[in-house]
Amino acid sequence: MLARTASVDVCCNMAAQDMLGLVAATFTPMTKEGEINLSVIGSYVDYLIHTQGVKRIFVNGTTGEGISLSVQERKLLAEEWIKQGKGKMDEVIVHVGSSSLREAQELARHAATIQADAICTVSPSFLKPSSVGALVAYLNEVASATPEVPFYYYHIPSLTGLNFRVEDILDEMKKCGVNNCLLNPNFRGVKFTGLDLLDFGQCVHRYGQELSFFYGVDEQLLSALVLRANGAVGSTYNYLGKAVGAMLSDFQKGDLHSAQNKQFLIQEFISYLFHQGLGLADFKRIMSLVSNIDMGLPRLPLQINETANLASALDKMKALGLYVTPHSKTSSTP
Ligand SMILES: CC(=O)N[C@@H]([C@@H](O)[C@H](O)[C@H](O)CO)[C@@H](O)CC(=O)C(=O)O
Repeated sequence: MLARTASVDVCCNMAAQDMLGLVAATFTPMTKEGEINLSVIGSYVDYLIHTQGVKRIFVNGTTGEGISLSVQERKLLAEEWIKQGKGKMDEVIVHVGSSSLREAQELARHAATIQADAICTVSPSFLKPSSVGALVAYLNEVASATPEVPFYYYHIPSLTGLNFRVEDILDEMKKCGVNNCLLNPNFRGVKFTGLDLLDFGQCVHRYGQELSFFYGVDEQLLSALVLRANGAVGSTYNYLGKAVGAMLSDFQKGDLHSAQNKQFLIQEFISYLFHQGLGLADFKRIMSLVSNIDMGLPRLPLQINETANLASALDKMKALGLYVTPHSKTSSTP
């Protein structure tokens, strides 16, 4: 069991906010030579805001290939996103997860220095924590590096291979905290990219008053909204932000039938991508096509599906009424 943070005598875990909306997990633009391309981030920010209506971003996450980037690259990217988003974006969350605790702490401190709105971390997934207690000890070390910055745990079992139930993780944090608070006063919630809606629902049921829960499986967001998700973080909000925003708005107005119909169309599109053999690496190319901003190729070990027909994906998006023409404020690059 962890040492308690004894100096905290009142509970500091803030009340969760009702609805925080959509957060685009940004792609990392790269040059033809495979280096990070900071020069298009300004246009990217404008595209998200003016074309997709998305004003929250999650940078250097899974979609952004954060784990495949060097610490220096991640810092440069985070700085540029914050610089370009200043006065425009409502929130910039920086993913700081790494296999190295020291690197995660360094990235967390850097995020604090550049005034990121929040940080988030996955668990290391090569040398994995062997118990919920070990994971909580790790999260505590990262969160404590920047006690003033809101902190989220990033649950993504399909990639980390870590199948601890999030409810158990939160229970452990409660057990290790003082005054019935969760261990870290800056702990704000979970980015839940998992299919287990029983776990998700129980997390909201038991901790929804004090924490926020973002759902991360875009194709079934509506089910998580029904279970009172506070928002969503995902790759598809880069190019489906407007469509998903409309679904969210129907849901908030209580028009479940219309929200369901929108979710069905979004599912049809994502399902079409999967059937074409398209995955994360190719989503980056879809973003280039849809936004007219050159995202470049993913970095190895990710590889694109050379045989996939991207033009047909764009046609499908248009046929389903999900495509939005880039706003004129989005300056395109060759
Ligand atoms: C496994 C994965 O990449 N999941 C995506 C989803 O947005 C996913 O691309 C989408 O649901 C389509 O399957 C996000 O949860 C990832 C994410 O938010 C991130 O980039 O950190």
